[in-house]
Amino acid sequence: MNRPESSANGTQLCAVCRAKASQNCGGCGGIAYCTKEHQKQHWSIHKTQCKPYKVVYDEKFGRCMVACKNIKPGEIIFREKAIMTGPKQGCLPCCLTCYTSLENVEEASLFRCPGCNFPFCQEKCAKSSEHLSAECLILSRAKSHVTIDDMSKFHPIYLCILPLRCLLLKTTQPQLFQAFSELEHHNALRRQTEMWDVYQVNVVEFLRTMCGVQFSEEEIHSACGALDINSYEVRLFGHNNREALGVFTLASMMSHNCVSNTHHVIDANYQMTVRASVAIKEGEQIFASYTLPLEGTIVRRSVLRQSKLFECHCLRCSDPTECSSFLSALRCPKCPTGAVLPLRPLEEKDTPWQCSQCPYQLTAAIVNRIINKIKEKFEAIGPNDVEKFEEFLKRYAPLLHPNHYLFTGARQSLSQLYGRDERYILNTLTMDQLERKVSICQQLMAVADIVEPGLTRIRGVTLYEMHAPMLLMARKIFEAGHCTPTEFKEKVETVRSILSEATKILSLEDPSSSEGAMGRAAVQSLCQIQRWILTM
Ligand SMILES: C[S@@+](CC[C@H](N)C(=O)[O-])C[C@H]1O[C@@H](n2cnc3c(N)ncnc32)[C@H](O)[C@@H]1O
Repeated sequence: MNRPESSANGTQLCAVCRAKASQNCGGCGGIAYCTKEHQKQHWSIHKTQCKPYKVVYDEKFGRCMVACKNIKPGEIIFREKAIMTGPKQGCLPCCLTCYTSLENVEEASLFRCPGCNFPFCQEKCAKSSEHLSAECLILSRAKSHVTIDDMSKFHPIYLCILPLRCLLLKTTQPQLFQAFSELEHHNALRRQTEMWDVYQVNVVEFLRTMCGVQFSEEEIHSACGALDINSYEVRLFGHNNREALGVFTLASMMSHNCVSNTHHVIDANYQMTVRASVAIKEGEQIFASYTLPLEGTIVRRSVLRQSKLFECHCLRCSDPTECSSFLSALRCPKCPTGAVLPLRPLEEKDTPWQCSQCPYQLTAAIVNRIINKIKEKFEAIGPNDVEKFEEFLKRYAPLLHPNHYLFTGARQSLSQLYGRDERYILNTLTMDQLERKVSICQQLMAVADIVEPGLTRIRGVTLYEMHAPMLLMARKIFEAGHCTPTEFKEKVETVRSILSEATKILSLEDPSSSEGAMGRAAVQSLCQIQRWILTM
């Protein structure tokens, strides 16, 4: 923890006049003042140093971020602009400037850069300084060897773009390059992986041989590694389907935890805002989640092992029940309430799975086979197929725990489809369907509150999804004469408080995102409900 300057007898001293100081900076607690006036006067100097975190080194995690004061839920921990962005690895051809997918764009509607012949969504993007001043000239040297003509097929040249852009910072912005080159690349470990060979052929050899870059093999591999280990996915909004990767050197210092304590939003200017999603105590680590929190332990640990090259031993991974979320549990066929759980969850290949209530056991191999089969069925369901999701939940109920991640995934889809799909428009839903939507949201939130607790996107969205069916149900019940005006008002008050929490959470999202739009709709509905309550 940063400590304010103090005298020999331990009295805190004012950072301006060195008089006895009693007011600590509310931001970092690491500096003190004798009066509010001196604090205000000093802010122009202190604001660049006032941080609620510090980056420290830890044997197990490497560099990591630790809170240097108590941080409240919703409080901003830091903001940071991406030092570089680029297409995602493995993406289909996309515009190199705005990242619009070109998948369904006809050749005649594309704009080819006259320099490098890369396809862009429009002339303006091809002429952007980001492209012209960075990779265009280098890519143009390989122009006669590269044809990107099938927009529905992955082209390996897209693997080169972001590493090349980062490497070019070496001459254009040496300070940013220095920060980039300090990121973990795990070259020694990556050398043993298949990805190393993929990069060797498609990035290292391509850039050195075809494009004639002067970077060494090691430098190029380090850039590829730093990007694999550290880059963040950026969701971009608007009318086109856009996704990219961003390099955030400070955010890269957050270690992973399968129950993270932060929430981040990246806006259209590639600025990331990281907030505490729950209270973080001074001295605690500040975590991000590198995986999807609603996946089960075997999937999360495998993603982390393969993409980030470490074994996760967090509390959730080490707990057979995943902190009582039961996201990986099976149902016991021998007893009514037993959950079949891995006895040693960190040894996923060898651990026996045992019922929590009786001696029933399965081997890891059998569990794996069962889950893979059910997963295949789940993945075959079309994204809008309400009936198939419902059938899936019924059919596998005897095999999987009600909270299993495949069921939770089905509920996540259903929570959105009821009320939105054209065959299930909200006003046309029956009472049973409205109840179903609410209960799906409640089940989803019960699990999400354990593995993604606090002020998180999933909580905001699910609360918003719940409010309208609850209101419609209250109305129907009242109009049918099944509740008194007082009971009706109480039901509407409950909806108001759900919506009020949803607006608070969704107001933290980027205004241009779908959740941002949902937040604005939530504010409008909240105003209407408040006005309505006043007339009751
Ligand atoms: C994005 S970097 C985080 C910063 C990194 N520790 C450093 O010193 O540059 C990700 C890497 O940090 C380490 N790491 C992050 N979370 C971890 C965890 N929960 N357990 C072990 N290692 C972790 C792994 O080496 C991982 O590949």
